[in-house]
Amino acid sequence: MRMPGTRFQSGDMVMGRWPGSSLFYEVKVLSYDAKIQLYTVIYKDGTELELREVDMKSPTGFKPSHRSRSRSRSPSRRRSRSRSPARTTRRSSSRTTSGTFATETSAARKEPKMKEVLEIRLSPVARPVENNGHNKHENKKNDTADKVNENPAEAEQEKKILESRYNLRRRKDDGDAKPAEQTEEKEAEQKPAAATAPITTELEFGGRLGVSCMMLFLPVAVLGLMVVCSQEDASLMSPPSLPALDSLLDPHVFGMVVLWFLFQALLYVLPVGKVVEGIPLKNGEWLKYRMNILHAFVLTVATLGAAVHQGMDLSYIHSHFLQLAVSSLLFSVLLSVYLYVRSRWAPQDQLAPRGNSGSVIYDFFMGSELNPRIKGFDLKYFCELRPGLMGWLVINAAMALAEMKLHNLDYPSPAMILVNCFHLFYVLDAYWHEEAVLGYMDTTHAGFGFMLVFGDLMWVPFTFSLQSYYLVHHPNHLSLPCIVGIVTLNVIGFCIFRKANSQKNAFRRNPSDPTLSHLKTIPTATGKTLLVSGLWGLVRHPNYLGDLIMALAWSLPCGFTHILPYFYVIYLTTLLVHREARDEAQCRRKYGSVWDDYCREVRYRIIPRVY
Ligand SMILES: NC(=O)C1=CN([C@@H]2O[C@H](COP(=O)(O)OP(=O)(O)OC[C@H]3O[C@@H](n4cnc5c(N)ncnc54)[C@H](OP(=O)(O)O)[C@@H]3O)[C@@H](O)[C@H]2O)C=CC1
Ligand SMILES: CC(C)=CCC[C@@H](C)[C@H]1CC=C2C3=C(CC[C@@]21C)[C@@]1(C)CC[C@H](O)C(C)(C)[C@@H]1CC3
Repeated sequence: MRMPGTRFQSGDMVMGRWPGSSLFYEVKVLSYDAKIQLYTVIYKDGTELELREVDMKSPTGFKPSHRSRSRSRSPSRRRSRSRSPARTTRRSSSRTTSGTFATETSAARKEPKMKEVLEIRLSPVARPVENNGHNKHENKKNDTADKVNENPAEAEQEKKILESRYNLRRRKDDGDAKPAEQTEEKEAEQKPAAATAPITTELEFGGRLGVSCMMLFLPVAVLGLMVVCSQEDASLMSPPSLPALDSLLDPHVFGMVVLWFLFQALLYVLPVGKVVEGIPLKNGEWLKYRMNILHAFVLTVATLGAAVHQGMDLSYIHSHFLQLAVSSLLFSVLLSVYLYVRSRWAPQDQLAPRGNSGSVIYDFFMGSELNPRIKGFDLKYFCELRPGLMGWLVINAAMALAEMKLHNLDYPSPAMILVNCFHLFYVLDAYWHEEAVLGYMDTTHAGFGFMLVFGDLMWVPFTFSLQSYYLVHHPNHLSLPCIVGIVTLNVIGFCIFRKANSQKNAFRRNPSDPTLSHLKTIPTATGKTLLVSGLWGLVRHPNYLGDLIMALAWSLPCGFTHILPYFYVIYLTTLLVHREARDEAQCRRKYGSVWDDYCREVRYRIIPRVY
């Protein structure tokens, strides 16, 4: 449509100043209001604003570079960026779409000394940065986000969705070199005061006393469960016969634990697999992660297979199970001490919001540093999926061998095969969706301290394998209908778990994903949208429901004689109920009253019609 008497016409692509800064972005003109003499424009990320003519320039004179983004800019310089359309939705008339008022920055009042050329950089949750042929999906996402919506009403809706997913990044025209006109004065003006991490005031897990008790109780509990599990009467009520304390710490076994960790670390740094970026950190940084866990898995299986072929006896793991657990505990403590000490020197903006209380014991437990790295080696990400989860599978395999040896079997029992297969399938699924872990709560929010280190390196391998350990000493006959029933239960649980996680991950990556267009959503003031139909309309955490159903299916092959094999179900229920409450509080803070509307719409938390 022509707009008489105006310099720019509806549909024109021009450069528009981002309010409060000297930054110009490519915008599309939507309309002009002659009364208030403002243009309505839309930025590429979907943000709609009103601009004065003086804040708009014709694109000639702006020369965008098409070189790919370099990541080596220092964080402080990255932080010095002005607010971007992706971060907030503001109008030049100081009106925000949510009706609040935006304050003008000092930069807004100064005349720009230079024109900065920017590109809108679309940054979904985890983005491959190496093009190795796996990026089709990625390209599709960018297409969607790049488009400027023709329909303002739709654009308004889409803007809300997109602004949470995509980030506006300044493109450097000359690598790391400062733009010629950029003066020291300007740099100083843009640099915010040094970021200080908020102090953690709300202490979880009963505060200092609670975490102290947990640190003492949890390792003892793991060892206690293992001891009971190996006894003929695996009842929690009967007093366990305790092993001699000095037999528990064996330097040879400790060496094996260290070797296992180093072997996995070596596989992690192998330059195979694509590199992706995680979700943006508070300081604007994007950490890179190498995705090569399936390669590591195959190489581990091949190495162990070769070692067994050469005469290595895997049932050593069964006969030294307690010593292995104690060595893993010692290793976890040493690693946690290292992590705590290094966190004292970590930059403030890299501290975890939940692990910065100032209390040594509390911060040691929760973890102070969010993403501790040694050069590019991400300790938290490495530990979450590799030594512990892979160790769990190796322990299971060792238990199957031990069972065959102990009971003179040619094959493991059906119950042992089921447990091994279920666990293997669960871990392989996690590995297949390796990238998704970058978006999970622990990766994005939790510091890396004793809780996660111990959880990853001792709790996971030694409690998750209790079912196979139990079966070595307590064979359980399974009839064919029982096997079919248990497998069916596991498949149902897995389908719910996988579908729910995949749906949420796909939706968070690209809210306009056509495969999810049939799902109902509720928009929130933050720009994010919540799914309210399909599995996510059934309960608020369908992924937890699926996980719990699977947990039950893993315990059933062990029969009903003792409660011990059900320990995993009990642990997971406790953990997920606590996690659900924590997530609920976080979402209520984040989404405000919309979260209450959402809870009215989706009434049950984890179990439909029950809880
Ligand atoms: N085996 C084990 O020991 C354990 C397994 N797990 C499993 O790990 C997986 C990840 O769990 P976890 O990280 O706790 O949590 P979720 O993957 O469930 O993530 C919760 C987040 O999802 C987003 N969300 C919530 N509701 C909706 C909705 N309706 N629509 C869209 N997004 C929504 C919110 O984040 P936002 O809105 O900010 O995107 C919320 O904070 C689960 O499958 C769990 O079962 C977890 C712990 C232990
Ligand atoms: C008692 C105690 C110290 C608990 C620590 C909690 C950790 C054991 C768990 C916290 C979140 C976890 C996840 C997995 C394993 C257990 C821990 C580390 C997970 C890697 C298992 C495989 C799944 O597919 C998963 C990737 C979804 C999952 C992520 C969360």
